[in-house]
Amino acid sequence: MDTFREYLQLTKPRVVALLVFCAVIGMFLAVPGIPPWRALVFGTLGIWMASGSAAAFNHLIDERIDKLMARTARRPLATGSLTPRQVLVFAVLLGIASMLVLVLLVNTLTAVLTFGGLIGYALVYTAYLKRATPQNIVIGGLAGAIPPVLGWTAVTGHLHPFALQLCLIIFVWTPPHFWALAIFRRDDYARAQVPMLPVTHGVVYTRWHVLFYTILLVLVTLLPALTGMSGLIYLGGAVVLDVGFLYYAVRLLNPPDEWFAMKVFKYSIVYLMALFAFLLFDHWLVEPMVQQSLLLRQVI
Ligand code: HEM
Ligand SMILES: CC(C)=CCC/C(C)=C/CC/C(C)=C/COP(=O)(O)OP(=O)(O)O
Repeated sequence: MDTFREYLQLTKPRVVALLVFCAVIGMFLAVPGIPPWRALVFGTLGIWMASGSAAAFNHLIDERIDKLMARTARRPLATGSLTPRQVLVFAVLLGIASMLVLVLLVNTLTAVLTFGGLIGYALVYTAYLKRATPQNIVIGGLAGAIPPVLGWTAVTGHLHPFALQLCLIIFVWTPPHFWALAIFRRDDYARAQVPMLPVTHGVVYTRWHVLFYTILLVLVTLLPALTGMSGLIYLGGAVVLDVGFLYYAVRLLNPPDEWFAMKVFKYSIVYLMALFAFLLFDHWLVEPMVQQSLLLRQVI
């Protein structure tokens, strides 16, 4: 049982749960009503496994760093409860299984894009960017932002600008999400010599960056309403969540205590979950009304 829990931990289950949630919302937004069960079930499974595999590769590549940081020192590889060989085998098998599911039971486009996400996170971000530049999480954030696109293509088989809007939202959300945590954990990153922004450019500079990206995020979250993808229910929800994020980002410039950065980080997670839930409510509640009014207009 303990071994199961350790393998599960390799997949970063909570992070991946939110990634998969965003992918599933992408599936629902791609079509009216409920998406076809095959894409829904196997698309979700494939994306889940690929993200879990990417996370396991991250554990493998970051073994040295994880041992040095208080937040990650209890990970299975850092404590020695799993060996690098076990982690490698698990990551490779999970990755292969995910590709088989996506290629055979979903579609090739989704498989190719998901593979891009896996390589983007496991190799480009973890093995290279994370150690190379304080802009690591901005560029690497693209891998984490891709799930709604994967959900969309799993259902429709092609890319759509609406799906790219959702990707853009997560992409711009990632810097305030991560830098808030990195401010709190800067000593960890300094000890492990990882060039995160608060280590290389200081906390004050990072706080301003959090505010800058939060303002950008507010603008980007208006896009679904402006382009007609979503309606007023989404817009209302997004504005409330945006005001909350702006409050946190402004307050972070002059925080009441050092824990405040963690509050911003936690808010970022609730924010993304709720924003995507609003996209779905809006789609379900508003779309049938639009269909009805179109029907009515045809009748009249
Ligand atoms: C390059 C992009 C990203 C970076 C660098 C990043 C970084 C982090 C870090 C360092 C943590 C703390 C993990 C821990 O203490 O175990 C975390 C937590 C979390 N992240 Fe991210 N993240 C990124 C993208 C994302 C994305 C795209 C999502 C979801 C769509 C996400 C969702 C979460 C969640 C839900 C948690 C909380 C996990 C928990 O409570 O155990 N992150 N993130
Ligand atoms: C196929 C696909 C969509 C892949 C997505 C991959 C994925 C799991 C993205 C999550 C991003 C994340 C948790 C970054 C933190 O890594 P870190 O190394 O900076 O954090 P750590 O110190 O907690 O390990």
